[in-house]
Amino acid sequence: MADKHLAAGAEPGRRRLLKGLGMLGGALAMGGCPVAHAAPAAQRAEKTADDEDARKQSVDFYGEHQAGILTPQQSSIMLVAFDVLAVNKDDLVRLFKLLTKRIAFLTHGGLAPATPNPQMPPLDSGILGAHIWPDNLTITVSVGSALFDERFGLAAQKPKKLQVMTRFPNDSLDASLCHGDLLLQICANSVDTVVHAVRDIIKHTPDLLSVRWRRDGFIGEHAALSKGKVTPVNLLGFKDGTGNPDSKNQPLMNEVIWVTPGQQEPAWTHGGSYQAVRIIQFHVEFWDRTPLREQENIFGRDKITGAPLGMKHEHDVPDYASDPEGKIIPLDAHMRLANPRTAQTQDSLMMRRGYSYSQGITGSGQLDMGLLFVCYQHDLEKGFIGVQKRLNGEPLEEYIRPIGGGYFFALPGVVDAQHYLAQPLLEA
Ligand SMILES: C=CC1=C(C)c2cc3[nH]c(cc4nc(cc5[nH]c(cc1n2)c(C)c5CCC(=O)O)C(CCC(=O)O)=C4C)c(C)c3C=C
Ligand SMILES: [Fe+2]
Repeated sequence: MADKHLAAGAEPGRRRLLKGLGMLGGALAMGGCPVAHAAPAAQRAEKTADDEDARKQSVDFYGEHQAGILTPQQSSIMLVAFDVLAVNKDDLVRLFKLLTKRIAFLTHGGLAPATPNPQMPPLDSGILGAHIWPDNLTITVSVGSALFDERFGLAAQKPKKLQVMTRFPNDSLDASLCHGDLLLQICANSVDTVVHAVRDIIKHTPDLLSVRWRRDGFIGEHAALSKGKVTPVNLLGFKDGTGNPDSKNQPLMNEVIWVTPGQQEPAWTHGGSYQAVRIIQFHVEFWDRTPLREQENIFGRDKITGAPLGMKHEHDVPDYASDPEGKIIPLDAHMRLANPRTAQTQDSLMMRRGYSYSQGITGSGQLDMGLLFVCYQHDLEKGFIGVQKRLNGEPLEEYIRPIGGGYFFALPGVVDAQHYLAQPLLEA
């Protein structure tokens, strides 16, 4: 998916990033704390102009693949899983046509519809004002294996590797946070755009969708503004996403992210991708009392630079063959288990799109925060499931508790306005 307003959109982001760094440098040089100083009026005005530019950025909805999979991560996410209330295939077609229409409008933007009759509910929630700006919104639609049960006669069209997520040894899955017929991954530059989008969709589908579970997440502004150049830092304080395959390398994406005709899959799946979602709680109080050296050994990377242990730069490539006993990067380090970088594990590559979440306290009085782990791959078993099996028993497990999520199939893209989401599935 191309960022339509990349030229207009990238510039303010970079300007703001550089300005931010400049302000930080200046404040540090003065020996002060940058956040303690109020921004002068001119800077505040420039920030407002930048925010307005950011609101106008958009990501094309139409294309061979859905947006939100390879799109650089926006700052906010909402994952919403639904049970589908449609009672037959005609209803299901109506649902996907409606979703297509709403997503096409919301991601492109336009005037909020006026309400013709004040005796009726407003047509729009109004939370974005009179003009709905796209704000880099992407809404990625995925379906769960339950959609292929007897209700709609789609069993023969089920993606071959799609299955119900089952428990791994360290999981404490909460049934109320798992699975779903349909999942929306809603991402945008700001939370209000995400909230507006989900309310719009729910308002338009009262007889078709019922919310099953939902989680909100975020990444740091610094990473979000960089359009993928700066790796987000997770709530354990480590850069998370460094090892992702290069999203600009199309042959590689066709090999490891998109389902392609070479696979033994129903034809309608081509251009889609398997999606694994995990809600993973962190024991941050315990983590924050763990020595730095131990934290770094757990991941295999330097906490500040993100470089593999023993190396200098974040994107340096670890050479496991020259460290067969794990003296530099432990054999059970998270990144080494996740990607041993052998010829045999090349097809277990995945595109991770993780977001932090933070929401009050748990029942036992701990800070309730963690990771919304989302990844995409061309083969769920070789990708997420195979990698998670290698990670089972890793030292990181002491600090985490997977509590929810599910497996889904991200639909192929909608090529133009004459088509709708899931059309090749529903008309197969
Ligand atoms: C099954 C897949 C994975 C799960 C679940 C997972 C959980 C998880 N990861 C981190 C933090 C980091 N992960 C990193 C690398 C990494 N993780 C996976 C897969 C899963 N992670 C992969 C495939 C990789 C890439 C390995 C590589 O190619 O070298 C890293 C290192 C930096 C990076 O590459 O992103 C961190 C940090 C947490 C906190 C977490 C769940 C709690
Ligand atoms: Fe990881």
